[in-house]
Amino acid sequence: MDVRYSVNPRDFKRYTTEEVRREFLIEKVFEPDAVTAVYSHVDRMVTFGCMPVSRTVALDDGIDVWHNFGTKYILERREIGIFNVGGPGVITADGAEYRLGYKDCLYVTMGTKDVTFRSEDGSKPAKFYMVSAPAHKACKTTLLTIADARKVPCGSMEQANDRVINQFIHPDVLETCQLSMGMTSLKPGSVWNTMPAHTHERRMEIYFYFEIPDEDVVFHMMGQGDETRHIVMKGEQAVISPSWSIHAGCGTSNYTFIWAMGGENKTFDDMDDLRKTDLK
Ligand SMILES: O=C(O)C(=O)C[C@H](O)C(=O)CO
Ligand SMILES: [Zn+2]
Repeated sequence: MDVRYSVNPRDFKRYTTEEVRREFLIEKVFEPDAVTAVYSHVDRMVTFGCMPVSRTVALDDGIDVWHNFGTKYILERREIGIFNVGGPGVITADGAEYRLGYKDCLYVTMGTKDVTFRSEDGSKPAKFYMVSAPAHKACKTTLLTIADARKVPCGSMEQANDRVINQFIHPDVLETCQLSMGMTSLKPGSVWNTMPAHTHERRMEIYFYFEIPDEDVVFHMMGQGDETRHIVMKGEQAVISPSWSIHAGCGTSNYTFIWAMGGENKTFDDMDDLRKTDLK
């Protein structure tokens, strides 16, 4: 498993482009008929990807669970949020079946032993993007369709950041231990996300960008507000933001991204906002 250790903001100032990408960028989330996994020591959040094509794939496929998690099964002490960003697919959680269309989400509780993934049609494979956080109690495994998400419009066309924040795994929608997840969609012509930028010292955050046209990219901004860097990202790539880092982006087209947070609290709005004119 790809393991990423914590980085402190003082050392980060001296990182080259290659080092920034090696520590924070998750370049390949989907491999056919396989599970990819990146274990971040920042709040112990784990990012998984699974694109089943010709067979049913288990969450622990190719993973030495005891070695990496010290438990008998992955969700023994963890919860997980799963989004489908591909064709229609089916997830089973301890025998119960959930059908996920494009942009639907399944929250799976701690204590679930067997999780499997399959596509309804291998020629249009489902793509399951997942983030897992440590958990301390069982909550309710719940399917949340895009229609169930709480919609928060924000930004404006004049500022090129007209977008809708879809809150799926969010304290106002669903009880979890520490995981929050949602999806932000930018309207055509809008390219900026999360500007004015913020940090939240109490939680880390992971962004997964998709619906970026093949010839386009997103410049993802990170670092402390007075010492920023960028990572040029393509579609279906993810990026880890430690709590000290801003997380904002500007694309060469509009796009969509899934955000996931975990840490000390779940208060979505307790951001430490930064003035745009204070960024360096
Ligand atoms: O577009 C945005 O703004 C976001 O989606 C912000 C994220 O939800 C976030 O950073 C929450 O802390
Ligand atoms: Zn944030």
